[in-house]
Amino acid sequence: MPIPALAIEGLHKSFGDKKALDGIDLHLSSGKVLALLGPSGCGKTTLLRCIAGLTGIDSGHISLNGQLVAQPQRHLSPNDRKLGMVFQDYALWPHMSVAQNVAFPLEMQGVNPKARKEQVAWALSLVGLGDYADRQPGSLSGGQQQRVALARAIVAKPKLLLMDEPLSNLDKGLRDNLALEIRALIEELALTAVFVTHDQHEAFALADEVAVLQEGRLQQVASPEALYQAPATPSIAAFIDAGALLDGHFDVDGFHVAGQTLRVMAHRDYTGPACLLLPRRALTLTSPTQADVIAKVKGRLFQGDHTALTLSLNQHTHIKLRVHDTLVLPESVGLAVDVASLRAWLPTGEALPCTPLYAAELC
Ligand SMILES: Nc1ncnc2c1ncn2[C@@H]1O[C@H](COP(=O)(O)OP(=O)(O)OP(=O)(O)O)[C@@H](O)[C@H]1O
Repeated sequence: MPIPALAIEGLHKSFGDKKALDGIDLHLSSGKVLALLGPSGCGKTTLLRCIAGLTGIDSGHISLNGQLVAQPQRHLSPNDRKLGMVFQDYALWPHMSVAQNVAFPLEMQGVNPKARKEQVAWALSLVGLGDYADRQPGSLSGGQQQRVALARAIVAKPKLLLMDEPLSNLDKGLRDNLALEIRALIEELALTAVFVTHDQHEAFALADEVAVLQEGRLQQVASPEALYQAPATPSIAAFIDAGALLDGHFDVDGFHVAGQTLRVMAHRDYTGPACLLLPRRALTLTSPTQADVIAKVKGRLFQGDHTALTLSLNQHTHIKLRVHDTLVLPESVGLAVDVASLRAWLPTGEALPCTPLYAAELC
C-alpha cells in the first residue's frame, strides 16, 4: 500500500477545559487536495496548525510521507516539515519586496543566490506576477498579495501545501478566480494540499476530499459529490445546504409532513418520527395536479440568470429552489419530487434507508 502523504491517528488537543480536537483519524494520499470544512470554532485551524507544527498535540500522532512529525514526546519544528503555508491575511513582510518575500524559504534552506533567483522567477511566473518582483506588498491588491503568498508557499516545492482560509479576505469575483487558479496550480505541480474553509462552495471547488468537522470531531470524509449527495447527518446536510430538512413521521402510507404525504417508505417498514432531506436537485416545479407536494411561494429574488425562490410547506420548513424561467408564479406551486434521492434519519441521528413506495409496491 502506498505511504499516505498525511496520516493522523487518534489526535487530541485541548486548550484548558476546551477540547479543540477530539480523536481525529485522517489519511490523505499524495497528489490529493483535502478541505477541512466546518463552522466557526469546530477546530479546523487547530488541526491545520497541528499538522504544520505550530501547535503541539496532547495525544495521538501525525506522519508526513511516512515520517513521524508529531506525538506527545516528539515535535518536529515547522521548518523541518517541508511544508508551504498560506494564511488568510497573506502574512507578507511589508518591508521586503515581492521577490524577497518569495525568496525567504529558500534563504532559510541555504539555497545559493543564483538558484534562488531562478526559483523565485519560476514561482512568480506561475502565479502571474512575473513583472512584480520589485514591488512592495503594500502596493498590491489583496488578490495579488495572496498570489505572492502562494508563490512563497510553493517556491521550495513543499511536500504538503497548507492553506488557512486562503480566499476569505477577497471579494467574491476575485475569490472565484483565485480558487480556479489555485486548483490549476495544484494540478500542474501535482501538489498535495490541505486547506481550511467554512465555505462549502470553496471546499467543493478546490478539494478532492472534504473532511467535515464539528465540535472537534470528524463527522464525514468524502468527495464533494458524495458529501453533497449523501450527507451522513442532518447537521452536515444543513451545514452544506444540501436541501430542505423536514421533520415528520413515517407510516404505511409514506412520510407525512405539514399535512402532506410523500410516497416513500422507510427501511423495514419503520413507522414513527424521522427527519427527511429533500435535496434541491430532487425537486422540479410542476402543475399542482401532478405534484408530490404543494408549497407556498414565500419569496422570489431575480438573480439575472435565475430566480431564487423561497418556498414553504409550513412555517418551519423553507425550501430554496432556483428556476431559470422568469415565471409569473401563483401563491402556491406544485413540486415533483424524485423520491429515489431522498435521505432520512431517525431522531437518534441514525441513517434510515428509504425507498419510493411505488418501487416497494412492485417488489
Ligand atoms: N490558543 C488557544 N487558546 C485557547 N483556546 C483556543 C486556542 N486556539 C483555539 N482555541 C479554541 O479551540 C476551539 C477551536 O478553535 P479553532 O480556531 O481551531 O476553530 P476554527 O474551526 O478554525 O474556527 P474559525 O473558523 O472561527 O477560525 C475554539 O473553541 C477556540 O476558542
